[in-house]
Amino acid sequence: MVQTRDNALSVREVPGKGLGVYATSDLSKGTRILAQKPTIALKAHQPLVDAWRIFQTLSPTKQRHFKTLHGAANHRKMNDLLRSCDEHGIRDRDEAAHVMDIYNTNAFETDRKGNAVSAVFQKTARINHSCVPNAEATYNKRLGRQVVHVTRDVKAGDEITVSYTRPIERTAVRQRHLEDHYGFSCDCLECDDDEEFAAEGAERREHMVNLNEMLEAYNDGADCAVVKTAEEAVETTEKLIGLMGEEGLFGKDVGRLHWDIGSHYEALKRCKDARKHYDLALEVYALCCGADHPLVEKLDLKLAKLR
Ligand SMILES: C[S@@+](CC[C@H](N)C(=O)[O-])C[C@H]1O[C@@H](n2cnc3c(N)ncnc32)[C@H](O)[C@@H]1O
Repeated sequence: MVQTRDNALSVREVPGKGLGVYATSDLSKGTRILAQKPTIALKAHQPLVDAWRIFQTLSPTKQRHFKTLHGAANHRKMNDLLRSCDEHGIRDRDEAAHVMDIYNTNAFETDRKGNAVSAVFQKTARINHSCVPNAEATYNKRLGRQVVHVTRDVKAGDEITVSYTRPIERTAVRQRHLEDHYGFSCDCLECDDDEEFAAEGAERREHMVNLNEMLEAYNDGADCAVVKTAEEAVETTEKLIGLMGEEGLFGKDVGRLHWDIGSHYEALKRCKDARKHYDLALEVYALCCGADHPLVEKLDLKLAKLR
């Protein structure tokens, strides 16, 4: 039995967003609010029509619940889904296309390398998007469940939100993805043109993307004019973490960045500094993914070797 505070959540209407999930009690940063097995999961090689095939094997109650979820396809996308049903010889094409649309709208990435690569989790599917979310969903392979943790303190009555896009992403790219894939234009504080915060945020995210690209190039061993040494990589990564903090972003990405700094210090044989950042990475992962996440164990082993 995986412990969660899902009793501290309620689902209700959010103006302009359909249904959403609210906290009914105060929740402190790091609280696990959901831990769910997938309703439908697809492997990398499986076509979307398999979501319909799997759907048909679900119990009538699960099918009914699944069909209450939101489908975001516009007319053109719905026609594409119907055409795909015809190509696969599916008779109940309207229902199948509806189920496939729901899958597309609500699926989360699970395990990049493992069995399933995406899946729909019935309760997370009600959580709306924010570009500055207060929760993060992660797949825990060992538990075979997706866990959701709050990534900052949440007050009773606050809406729980996750990010449907990569947080380190340009504002225009995030907005296009949300429009194209989920059919809505985001009007969170970060995207609202009338907000001064939004303009500052767009500039900061641009800066974050640039730093992240440089670091990716350095980590991949590619040529980068700015980040050429481990010291410069540390400095750039710390800058990126700082910008994330200014943006109110906290999550696995911050853990990954501390992990990277730890590796750079290890390369520089600065073990004490490496330990400090592996410790910070461990703390972030434990808060955002849970102490039972395999990455926490991996970091524990790394730290034990450095001691
Ligand atoms: C995964 S569902 C989330 C739950 C959904 N609101 C419902 O009623 O079931 C995704 C859909 O929720 C809506 N949505 C999510 N976040 C939103 C936001 N920030 N602003 C407006 N609509 C949003 C969009 O219609 C989107 O296609």
